[in-house]
Amino acid sequence: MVIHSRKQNKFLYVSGDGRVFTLGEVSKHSSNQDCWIVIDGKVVYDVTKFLDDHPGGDDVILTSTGKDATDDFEDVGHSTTAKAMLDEYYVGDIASSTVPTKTTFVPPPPNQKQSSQTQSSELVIKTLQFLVPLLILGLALGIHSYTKTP
Ligand code: HEM
Repeated sequence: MVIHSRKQNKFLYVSGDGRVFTLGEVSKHSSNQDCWIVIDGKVVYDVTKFLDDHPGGDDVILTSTGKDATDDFEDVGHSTTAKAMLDEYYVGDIASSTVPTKTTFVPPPPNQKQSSQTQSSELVIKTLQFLVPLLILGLALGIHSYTKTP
């Protein structure tokens, strides 16, 4: 087996016998007896033996199985020592086409067409805003002229 190292983003990992797995295959290894994780969307690590020694506990690793765990691994702010430890557990690469691409939330466009009910209630409000001051003015003038002494 020819072993060479290559830098891939922030991770230095050893390229082994070039085994390539699908995410479906990796997902079958999601228990504390057999635990594989995918980091960097490409590399598969068998961390079963490390579960009991993990300073963050085995649960956190187990919940990161069956998917690209890069964000989970990175978000913790693992030390370079922790990153270097990954090499020990390398088993192969993942067919990137089997890993879902990250989707970012895009808010829906504002509703251009308002319902006719909303439109008609807006029209009523606008009309009232115009009519009410006129009515008050008319009423005031009426009272004034009625109470005016000749
Ligand atoms: C994606 C899965 C993983 C998650 C969610 C995770 C989470 C965590 C958490 C929460 C801690 C902090 C524990 C504490 O301070 O109490 C920790 C520490 C640590 N983890 Fe992980 N971990 C993961 C995978 C790994 C892997 C695969 C390795 C190495 C093979 C590793 C190595 C370490 C080490 C060495 C520490 C001690 C602090 C450090 O040196 O960064 N972890 N991890």
